[in-house]
Amino acid sequence: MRMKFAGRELDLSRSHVMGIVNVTPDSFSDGGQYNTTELAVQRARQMVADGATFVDVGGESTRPGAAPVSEQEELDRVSPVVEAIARQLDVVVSVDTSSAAVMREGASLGAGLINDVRALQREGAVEAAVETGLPVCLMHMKGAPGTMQERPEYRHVVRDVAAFLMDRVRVCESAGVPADQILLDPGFGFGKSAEHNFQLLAALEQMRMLGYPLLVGMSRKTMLGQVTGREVSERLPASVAAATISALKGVSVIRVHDVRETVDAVRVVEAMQSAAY
Ligand SMILES: Cn1c(SCC(=O)Nc2ccccc2)nc2c(=O)[nH]c(N)nc21
Repeated sequence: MRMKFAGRELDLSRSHVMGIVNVTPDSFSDGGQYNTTELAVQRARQMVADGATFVDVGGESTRPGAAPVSEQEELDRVSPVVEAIARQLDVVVSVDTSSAAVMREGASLGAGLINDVRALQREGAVEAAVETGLPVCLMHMKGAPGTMQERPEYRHVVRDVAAFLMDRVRVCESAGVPADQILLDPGFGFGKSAEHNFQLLAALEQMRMLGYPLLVGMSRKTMLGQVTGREVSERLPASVAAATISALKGVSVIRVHDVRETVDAVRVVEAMQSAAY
């Protein structure tokens, strides 16, 4: 199945890699805005060279305990970076935001995808997404970043996450988001225990059967640390394993820090899938 992202049409029946470009203050040495933008563009350039189809630009850290960021601060961080990457690189720029204003600004600066970890639940977000005409990724989060990891509980996590996502789909489609411009994401690590995360990973084909392409993000996350005992900087092998499983299960977009290694893993999966006789 194919989807158009700001003019770029992609075949979502294969797995694409999305590189992460954080523009939160703690993600760059304390340079000025120019350095930050320049560094972000260089990082994106390297990711494209390594095979990324998307780069995800986000100005709000969702780490537990992270300080909330004002809309203006988010705009100041994200806008110059989205503009510079969209202008200089042949890549789909995804804007990682829950803010209606940032969605609009990002779209006007060349973004090709809205990636909202709050599934357009903020005031005006659905309307803004409809007006941009861009594809939208709807992600599940239980609670809020500050408290979501304190004893998360579900009756049946796969069923509960699927029900939430399909409710958001209903709201978005009735507001005018075209059904063929929606991606769904179970939100690994957003209000889930390790057990919940791995139940969701095991059930990705079921999620796919909801009828929408999937986007997933497990790269270097705590769920991988919990099963390997590795620190964030030592989670590349586990991240590649998670990406490989995702590709095998038919995920369309895989959001990672380590593009080069993930692209290689996806190529191995695709070689096997196309060699079938
Ligand atoms: C913006 N965003 C994020 S940020 C959280 C993160 O990377 N934490 C993290 C990263 C590294 C180590 C520990 C935690 N995760 C997703 C996701 O899973 N799906 C979609 N669609 N968007 C996402």
